[in-house]
Amino acid sequence: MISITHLKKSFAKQIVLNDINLQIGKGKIYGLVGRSGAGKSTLLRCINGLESYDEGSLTVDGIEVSSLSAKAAREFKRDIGMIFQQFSLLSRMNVYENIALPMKCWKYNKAHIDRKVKELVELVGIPDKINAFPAELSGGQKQRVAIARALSMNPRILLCDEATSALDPQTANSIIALLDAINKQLGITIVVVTHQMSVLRRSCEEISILENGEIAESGSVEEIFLRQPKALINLIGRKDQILPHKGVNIKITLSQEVAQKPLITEMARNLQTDFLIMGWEMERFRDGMLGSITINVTDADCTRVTEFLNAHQVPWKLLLPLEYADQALPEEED
Ligand SMILES: Nc1ncnc2c1ncn2[C@@H]1O[C@H](COP(=O)(O)OP(=O)(O)OP(=O)(O)O)[C@@H](O)[C@H]1O
Repeated sequence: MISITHLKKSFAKQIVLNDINLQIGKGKIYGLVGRSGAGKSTLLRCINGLESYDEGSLTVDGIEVSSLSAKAAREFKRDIGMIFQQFSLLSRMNVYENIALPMKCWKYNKAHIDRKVKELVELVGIPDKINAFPAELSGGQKQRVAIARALSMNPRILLCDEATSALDPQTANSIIALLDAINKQLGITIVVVTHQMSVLRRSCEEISILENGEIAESGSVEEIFLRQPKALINLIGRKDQILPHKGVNIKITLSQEVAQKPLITEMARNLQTDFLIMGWEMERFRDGMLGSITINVTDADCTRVTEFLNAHQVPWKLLLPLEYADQALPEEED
């Protein structure tokens, strides 16, 4: 378990992490998102002891990272693997040698290294590339080598700093699937820094959104993507919707569970009402979908529709046409 309370970090006079509080449970996949310069990488480096912090507490399995002696800090870092956007492989070494490198540095014997490297190339799915050099590998294959190298010391935690950002979407998905499998098979806690929302939706259970060195939002991925707080909108932007001035526009939130049911057609049948579908925004989430649908109903039907949604415990809100969008309406709480 990683526990961070009131953490503060400055570079010269610039505060880059301010009063950070978060808990990352053992065996979880946790996402950190935010704009460039928000402090994500600095926070990752604090977790593995590469960066010091000025105030507050950061413990990993109950051990305060800043209190470690030089020797203990070295052993602590060995237990935390890290992968990066640019893979950081040594170009003059082949795949075998790159993966073996940390074990060589820690003076493991040859038989152990040989067994471990062969096991790891199987795990990451590149046994046929064991003698290849980085220049002979695709981006996805290079990241697989980097993952294998990060796992070579059997870490408890794997930190991923924009690990899929340099890859095309399909390759990125295969790397996310690999990280998922590693998390499940080996029980390793994974902390993912990314700006790719698809990575968060596919792999993370919980996320924090950082803004200017502070945590603007924390919570379950599903809850945050459905609620769409300001901090998320600041990151992904809000799509302008063209809505009619006549009738009432209702945005209906579809959680993963609700999205699997024929709720909208059931509503139309039960209420014997017609409506216009003005927008449909569904996103992939884990094995399913989530998102929202915006419908336009007549003024007369509005109460019946909202009562139906309330009875089914489905969140909704009224939307104004764009030119009135700044006027008061039941808006999000934040
Ligand atoms: N070693 C350093 N010395 C001085 N300032 C630093 C150092 N490392 C980071 N910073 C500053 O700290 C702030 C946060 O940087 P950080 O790399 O943690 O952000 P980030 O959210 O990971 O950004 P990106 O997504 O662009 O990687 C930035 O303003 C950066 O310039």
